[in-house]
Amino acid sequence: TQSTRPQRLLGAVQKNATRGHPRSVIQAIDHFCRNKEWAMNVGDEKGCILDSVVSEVSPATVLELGTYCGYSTVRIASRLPPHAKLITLEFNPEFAVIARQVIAWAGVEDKVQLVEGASGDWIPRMKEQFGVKTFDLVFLDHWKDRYLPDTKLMEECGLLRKGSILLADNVICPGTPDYLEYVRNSPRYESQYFKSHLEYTKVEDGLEKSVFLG
Ligand SMILES: O=C(NCCCCc1cc2cnccc2s1)c1cc(-c2ccc(F)cc2)cc(O)c1O
Ligand SMILES: [Mg+2]
Repeated sequence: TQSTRPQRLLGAVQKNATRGHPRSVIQAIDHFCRNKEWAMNVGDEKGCILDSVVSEVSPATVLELGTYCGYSTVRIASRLPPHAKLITLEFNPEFAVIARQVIAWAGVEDKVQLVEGASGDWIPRMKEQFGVKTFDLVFLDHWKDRYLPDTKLMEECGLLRKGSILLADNVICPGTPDYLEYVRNSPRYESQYFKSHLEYTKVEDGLEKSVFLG
């Protein structure tokens, strides 16, 4: 039977990356997506912006919405301080199966909890299910029409504290206009746009970094 793109991406990691070396896993995926098959990882250009935000925030608790094959999960987890925890939500079980193997190959599984299901169902259960108080950093990379409702849901559930950082992928392409309007105009956020390109292309895209002011 035909393999899927995530399966082929995993194969490229297992063939070309060294177990336990997150950087080689990232390089193998970027090489695969540039030279073989495009895939919706945050990519190397936006990935460097992600890296700098993670290093600057040095978060103890991270929520990632949208795991896909685990590319950004590995990028974030490999830069976390010791004892820090990353919870990543993935809706598609097939993507989750691949992501678990990519995360394990990179050797960062001890810092990562991959949860399968929809953000709207899981966000209200974060505190009781995972003992989370608040998130220091949230990386939004899931359904683009869920960025805004899920941000409001995280506010309502008390999952954001003064200084929590929201970092949103694809605010230009595919685009998240209602989310952008909200974080850029709400007095409760201080927002900043990092211009970049859609992964592995010359199309404009960017990340929006928003600090929750409480
Ligand atoms: O759709 C994108 N990402 C979301 C898919 C994940 C669905 C989930 C929903 C959900 C709900 N709850 C919990 C977890 C999750 S995971 C996406 C798409 C493009 C793109 C595609 C074609 C194109 F021509 C130009 C850009 C680029 C990107 O960087 C993307 O991130
Ligand atoms: Mg994305």
